[in-house]
Amino acid sequence: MSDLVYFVRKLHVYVGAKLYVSIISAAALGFIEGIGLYFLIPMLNLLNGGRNEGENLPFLAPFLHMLTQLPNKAELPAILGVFVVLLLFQAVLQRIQQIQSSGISQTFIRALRLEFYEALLSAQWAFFMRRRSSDLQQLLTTELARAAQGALQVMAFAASIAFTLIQIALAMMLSFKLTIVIAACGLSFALFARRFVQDSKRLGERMTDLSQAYYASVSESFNGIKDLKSNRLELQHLTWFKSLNDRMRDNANRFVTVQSTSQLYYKFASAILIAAFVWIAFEWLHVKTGQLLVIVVIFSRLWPRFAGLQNLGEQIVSSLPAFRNLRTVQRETEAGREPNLYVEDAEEERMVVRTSIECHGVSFRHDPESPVYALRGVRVKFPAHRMTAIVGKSGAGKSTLIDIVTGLLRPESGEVKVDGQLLIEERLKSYRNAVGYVSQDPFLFHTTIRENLKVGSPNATDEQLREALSFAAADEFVQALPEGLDTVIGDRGVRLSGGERQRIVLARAILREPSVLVLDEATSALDNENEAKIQCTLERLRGRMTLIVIAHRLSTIRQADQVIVLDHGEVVQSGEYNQLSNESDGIFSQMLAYQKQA
Ligand SMILES: Nc1ncnc2c1ncn2[C@@H]1O[C@H](COP(=O)(O)OP(=O)(O)OP(=O)(O)O)[C@@H](O)[C@H]1O
Repeated sequence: MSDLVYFVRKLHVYVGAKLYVSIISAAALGFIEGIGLYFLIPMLNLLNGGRNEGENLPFLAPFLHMLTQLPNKAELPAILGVFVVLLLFQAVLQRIQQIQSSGISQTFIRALRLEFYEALLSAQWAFFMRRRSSDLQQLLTTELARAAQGALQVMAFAASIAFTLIQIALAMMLSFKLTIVIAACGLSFALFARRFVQDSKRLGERMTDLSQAYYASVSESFNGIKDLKSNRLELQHLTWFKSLNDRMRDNANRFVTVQSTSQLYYKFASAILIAAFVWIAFEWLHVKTGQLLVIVVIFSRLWPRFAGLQNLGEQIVSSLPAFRNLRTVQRETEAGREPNLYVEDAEEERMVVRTSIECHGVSFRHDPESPVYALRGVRVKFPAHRMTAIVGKSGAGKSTLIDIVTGLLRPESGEVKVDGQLLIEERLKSYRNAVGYVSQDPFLFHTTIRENLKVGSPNATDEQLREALSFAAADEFVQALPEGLDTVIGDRGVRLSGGERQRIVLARAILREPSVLVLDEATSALDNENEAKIQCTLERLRGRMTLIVIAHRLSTIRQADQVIVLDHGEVVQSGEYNQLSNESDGIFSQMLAYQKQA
């Protein structure tokens, strides 16, 4: 419930005064509708030949007095005229309110999207390592829309209560006792119907689980579509997808069934109660036809209000899981935030590493509950403007060490120093701006090569783009493309080979001129000729920036100034390439021997 209150507060913050104007206009609508109801009474009396009913009612008495001044023939047109004006006014107000509600809803959902997207982008890397990316996509689309809708429904609920209270007050002026009896019936019925609210909550929980599974299934199948197709797994996946969709359909149907059943009960009750009221009033109390009409009118106005409140209540509780999920993620992102995203002067905020980056006794576990350390007591020094290679078997901790050194992860114990100064929060932003990173599976946008290169350097000239491409040994193949720099490279760069993608991303990183450039298996997809070119590039870059390279292919790191060998999260060897290759009982020479055999 506190999560729901949080979102309703947000609604107040983001929408402000407009929200209250909307609630007040909803209440005003209820008032006008109620007044319109009053005018039915003199109209019906007049048609019946009488004219005294309703003289005690507020709003109506002065009007009835005016009517007595008119000639007989003008009475009905006057009543009808007022009735029509009221209905037209009500229709216009309704239209304004509809437009206003839509505006409120769009303002609110936009603000929530921005708030959550920014919170996610500001979250630390460790957060993303724990979370399924499809769950985050689902959160930003389905869950966020459900929560926004739910918060608006809470406001609609409040407006509807105000509306209903006004209708009750107006109905009481027509018949106090009758209105009390109807309101008591409505309350007892709401108590009976609370089990539908509980069912809605349960189905809402299930809706969240199924929708998460749906997003995961879609995202995993398209991310791995090549593997899926190559291994002929389409049918298996389709069968699972069908069963998931069956469950989603059944759940949605069940929700509609719950809602329509509760509404059906309200309608049954309405038919039975109205018949009972008329029977009792006519047979036992011998009330007049005009009053019977009042009973019918009051009942037909009030009862749907109760049914509407029930419906809104069911919808609100079904969106409670969405509120909870969003808040959980928000709390997690707040617990560990990256330094402020907004950089006023990017150049000023970028650190230059002048002497070294050092790790002192760094330990780290991906799961703090587990006894397994990804890094244990790591002590290494990365001299500035030199090339350091990190090698080790799969799972040795190379990527984790890179994540610590680039500031993406914080050590569990031990410390990282840059130019002799601790890498504390205040320095993290400018340090992170100084790091360029090229991964094994580089990320490219579905746009032109030019746009992809300019992502981190929007003001780069064509000359600079070409120079960076040349550095990354990518100039020849880009020139050979039909539209050169303006070639669109497809979703995640699928129209390029793995090696071409790696070189474009390397060029993009070089273009930013980072002070520290990390290549994480970034040349794994290159052939020997292009790998030799990249080695030349690294030679040239080495004097300009600090290079850290992870490579399984040891030939890539032959010219490294220093090689660090990791095993089970610990540094087991370090030194120059030739020195390590001569340590015959070391892991490094074992790795070299395996690669020579291969
Ligand atoms: N997100 C994670 N959650 C839990 N454990 C993880 C996570 N990422 C890595 N690990 C574990 O941490 C250890 C080190 O992993 P890391 O990815 O750093 O190794 P690596 O040397 O880079 O391996 P590779 O060469 O295969 O990429 C491994 O035992 C791995 O299983």
